[in-house]
Amino acid sequence: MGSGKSSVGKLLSEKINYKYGDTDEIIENLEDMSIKKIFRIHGEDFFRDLETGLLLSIKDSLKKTVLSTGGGMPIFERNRELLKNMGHVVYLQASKSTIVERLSGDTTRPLLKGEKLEEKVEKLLSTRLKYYEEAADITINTDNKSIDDIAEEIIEKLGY
Ligand SMILES: Nc1ncnc2c1ncn2[C@@H]1O[C@H](COP(=O)(O)OP(=O)(O)OP(=O)(O)O)[C@@H](O)[C@H]1O
Ligand SMILES: O=C(O)C1=C[C@@H](O)[C@@H](O)[C@H](O)C1
Ligand SMILES: [Mg+2]
Repeated sequence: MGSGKSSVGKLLSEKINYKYGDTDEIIENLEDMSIKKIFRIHGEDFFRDLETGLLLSIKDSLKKTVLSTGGGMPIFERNRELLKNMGHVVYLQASKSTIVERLSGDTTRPLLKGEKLEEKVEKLLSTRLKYYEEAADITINTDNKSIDDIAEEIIEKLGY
């Protein structure tokens, strides 16, 4: 969360002339509700089912597209499997302090709401790291790098 998937993904798609999609944004449009409201009204499990349902519905038709996922997408094996079959998976890695810096003051991420942002980020990172690594074809550290530099690094590493 906050590693830059949406920001970098959008710029990358422009640079390589691919279409762009963001699973959080698509879900918000389909449900006509913000992620925050989906979590509040229907709960996290409902949102996770929407994420998997979305991957299943687009997996066979996605061509030349950069798809930014939600930060929790790879924590489920079913989603990792789907993502791996859809294309290259890039893990944008960021340290706790970078994430805290980028997301302090943000009110749109329900899993980080309230106090003790650092502790919440720490816990998410430590429990999720293995899934992110498992899902990834390549990993790029984003600390102290510009969005443009990160997009260029992906292009270089994946040879687009
Ligand atoms: N490399 C970067 N340098 C500085 N700021 C950044 C960088 N990448 C992202 N940001 C900023 O951090 C915030 C979070 O970025 P973004 O929304 O792209 O993250 P995300 O990975 O898509 O998060 P989520 O998992 O919640 O969808 C934004 O305000 C964005 O401008
Ligand atoms: O890391 C997560 O679990 C999340 C990240 C966001 O992209 C959203 O998908 C939502 O806020 C949950
Ligand atoms: Mg995003």
